[in-house]
Amino acid sequence: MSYHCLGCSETFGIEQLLYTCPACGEVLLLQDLEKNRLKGLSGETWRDILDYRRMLKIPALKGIYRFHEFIGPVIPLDAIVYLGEGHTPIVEANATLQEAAGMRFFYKNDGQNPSASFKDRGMASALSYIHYLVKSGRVENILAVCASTGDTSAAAALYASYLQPSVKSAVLLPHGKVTPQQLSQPLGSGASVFEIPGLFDDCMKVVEALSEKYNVALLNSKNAWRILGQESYSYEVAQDLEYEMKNKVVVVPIGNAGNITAVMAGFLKFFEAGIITDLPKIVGVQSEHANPVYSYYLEPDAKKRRFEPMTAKPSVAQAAMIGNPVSMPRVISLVNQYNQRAGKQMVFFTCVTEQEIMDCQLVANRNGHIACTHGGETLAGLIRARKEGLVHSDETAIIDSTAHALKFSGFQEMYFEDRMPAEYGITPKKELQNAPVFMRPEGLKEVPAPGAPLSGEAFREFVRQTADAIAEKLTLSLREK
Ligand SMILES: Cc1ncc(COP(=O)(O)O)c(C=O)c1O
Repeated sequence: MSYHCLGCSETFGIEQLLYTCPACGEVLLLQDLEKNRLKGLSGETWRDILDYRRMLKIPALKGIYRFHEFIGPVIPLDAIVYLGEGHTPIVEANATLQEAAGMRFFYKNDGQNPSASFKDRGMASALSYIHYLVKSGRVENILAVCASTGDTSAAAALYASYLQPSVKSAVLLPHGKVTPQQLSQPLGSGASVFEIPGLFDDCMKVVEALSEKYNVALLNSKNAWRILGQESYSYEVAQDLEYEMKNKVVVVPIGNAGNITAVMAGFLKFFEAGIITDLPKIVGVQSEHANPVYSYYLEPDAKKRRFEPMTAKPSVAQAAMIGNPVSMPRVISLVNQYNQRAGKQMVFFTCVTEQEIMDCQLVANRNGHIACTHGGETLAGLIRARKEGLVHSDETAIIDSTAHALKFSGFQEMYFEDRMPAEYGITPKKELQNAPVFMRPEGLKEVPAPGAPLSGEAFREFVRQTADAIAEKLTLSLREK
C-alpha cells in the first residue's frame, strides 16, 4: 500500500503517517499497489468469501475488516482494533414515509456504531494503523489529535482509549457548537478536551498547526486511513442488497466531505473488483447554511467551476456545519472518476432548508427510525432530489443516518418547546411537536414522593385515579367484561 497524492500523483510509503503530500502539500488517498491482487479473484468468489466471513466470529475479521483486502490489507490481524463497529442495520421505511418520498427507500442507521456515529468506521481503520506502527516499534507514546464537530472526537477518544497507555488523545471542539452528549463522550473516554472560540474550521487550523510543528498523529479525515475505513459503509450497503446496485441511490450528508469521498471510493473499488456490476447513484446533501460543495457543482461547466469556502451559518445538522471542507480535492477527483466509470453522470448534489431537515428528522422518527438531524437532512435531500428529477420512482434509495438521534436531541427539545433560535429560520409545526403531560388528578389528597411511598387505600386510590385520568385524556373505551 502507499499514499497517493491527488495533486502531483507522487506516491509515498506507509511506514510513516502522512496527511498531505510532502512534495506539493495536496491531500492524499491510500492506494493498493497490488490492485491486481483484488482482480485475481472473480466477483462471484469475492462475494462468497465476504458472505462466508459474515458468519465468522474472529474479531479481527469482523466490523470494517470483514473487507480486510479492501481496507488496509497490510495491517496484520493482531493489530486490528475491533470495538463492535459496522454491521449497522438497513431498515426499510414504512408505507407512510415511502409515500412522502415518492419511492422505496431504506435508512442505514450508522448511529448504531459504538460511539453512535459513522465516524467509528474511519477510527477503527486509523487506530488499527497506529496500533500497527506502535506494535512494529515505528512509533511509541503517540498523542492522537483531532478537531471535531462532535462525532469525530467521540470516536477518536473511544478508539484511542482502547490503546492507552501507548496512545493518548486530545480533541479540539468549537466552544458551544457541540451538543452536551457529544461533549460528554471524549470526556468519558479520558481524552484531553479543549474548547476553542470560533467554528470547526478554526479548530481545524489549530490542529493543522499542531501537527505541522509537533509530534502528534492527526485523526481528522485529512488522514487517509480514516477515508479507507469509511469505505466499509459502501461495502456493507452492497452486501446487504445482495450486491445488486442497479437502480439504487445512496444519499449522504456532506460536511468536511470525507464521508462522500469514502462512499464513492468504496463503490468504485467493489466495481473494479467485479463484486458489483453497476455503480449506484450518489446524492450528496447540504444545508443552505453550509453548502460550499453544492454551490461548487451548481456551475454546469466543469472548466468554469471555482471552489469558494464560506462561513457556515448555524445548522441543526450541526456536525456538517463546515464552510471549507478538507476533502474537497478528493471529492472533485472522485466525482470525475465515478462518472467516467459509470459512463454517465451518477453523482448529484442537492441543498435543503433547515426547516426541511428538522421536519424530516421528526417525521422519520415518528415512523420507527432513530435518525439524527443529518438523517433528517438525507431524507429531506431524497425528497428534494425526487422533486428535482435527479432520482426516480423506479429506483430504491439507501439514506444515511450518520449518527444516533439521542446525540442531537437538544434540537428536538427546542423545536418541541418553541425555543428554536431565530438564526436557524425554523418555525415549529404544531402537528410535529410533543410534550410530556404531568398527571396529578385533582381529587387526589396524597401522591407518592421520593422517600415517602404511599401504601394501603391511599396508594390504591392514587393508582385508580391516575389510570382513569390517563384514560380520559386518551379517550379510551372501557374493556368489555
Ligand atoms: C453525524 C454526522 N453526519 C455527517 C457528517 C458529515 O460528514 P463529513 O464531514 O465526512 O462530510 C458528520 C461529520 O462530522 C457527522 O458527525
